[in-house]
Amino acid sequence: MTPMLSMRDLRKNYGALKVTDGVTLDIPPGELHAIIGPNGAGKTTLLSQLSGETAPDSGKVVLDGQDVTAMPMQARVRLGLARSFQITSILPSFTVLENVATAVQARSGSSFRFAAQVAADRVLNDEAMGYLDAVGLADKAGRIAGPMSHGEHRQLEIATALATRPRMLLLDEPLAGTSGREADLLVDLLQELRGTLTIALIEHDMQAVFALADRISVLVYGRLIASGTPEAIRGDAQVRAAYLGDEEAAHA
Ligand SMILES: Nc1ncnc2c1ncn2[C@@H]1O[C@H](COP(=O)(O)OP(=O)(O)OP(=O)(O)O)[C@@H](O)[C@H]1O
Repeated sequence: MTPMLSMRDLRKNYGALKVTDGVTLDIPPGELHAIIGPNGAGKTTLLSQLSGETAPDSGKVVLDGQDVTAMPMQARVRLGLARSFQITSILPSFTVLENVATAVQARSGSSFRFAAQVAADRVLNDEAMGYLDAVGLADKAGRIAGPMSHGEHRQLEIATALATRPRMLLLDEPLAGTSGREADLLVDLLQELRGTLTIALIEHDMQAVFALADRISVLVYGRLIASGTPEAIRGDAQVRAAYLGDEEAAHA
């Protein structure tokens, strides 16, 4: 089966620092693949190379059989590769619905040019409402986005990413800064999305990672030291020594 996303010997240096050090990984269609590792391991930089914000020094990124390594981010989005950012990318003075409708419009581009404005708005808003419904924000569609809670911003970012109709979704710490009910709602949302989409997830919340992931890869100093099922990763002595032992001790 053609992987939905392939990384082939990706390398990226910042000065003498090898931030991505020969990463090779295949993510098959429908898989939720978590990438974990200590702070500074290079997770966000790796994701940026997948989304097209950062160019690798060498290596390849292949989306569903198509080499996208030289493509800018917008071209990758058009092919179905979407990223939800660790740093919020919301338009704060827009309503929740306007935020998502703007993303729908950006994707659909000129296909609305000849439609009557009112009808075009209705089509945009109906589609945007569908994404808000999927992330559990439909009842907050009319709220101004800026003052909403951190967890709601995360839900909105995912709705905005879904509005690009991705086949492959890259998520950078969607649970960061959330807790309790907000975190539970986001985990439920990811649970619903898995299977319908292929997802690469960077996340520090190990409980969520082990509950959600089909497979987990562990990045340490820019290198993948292990890849496997949650059970295999939990039992891997090298992973425990490099990362999980510390994480579990910190949360004990
Ligand atoms: N543009 C840049 N220029 C120089 N160094 C950078 C740049 N971006 C990242 N780095 C460095 O690369 C290393 C990896 O950073 P990165 O943010 O990818 O790690 P991370 O695993 O996502 O960390 P965290 O879990 O803390 O978010 C860090 O040492 C960081 O300081």
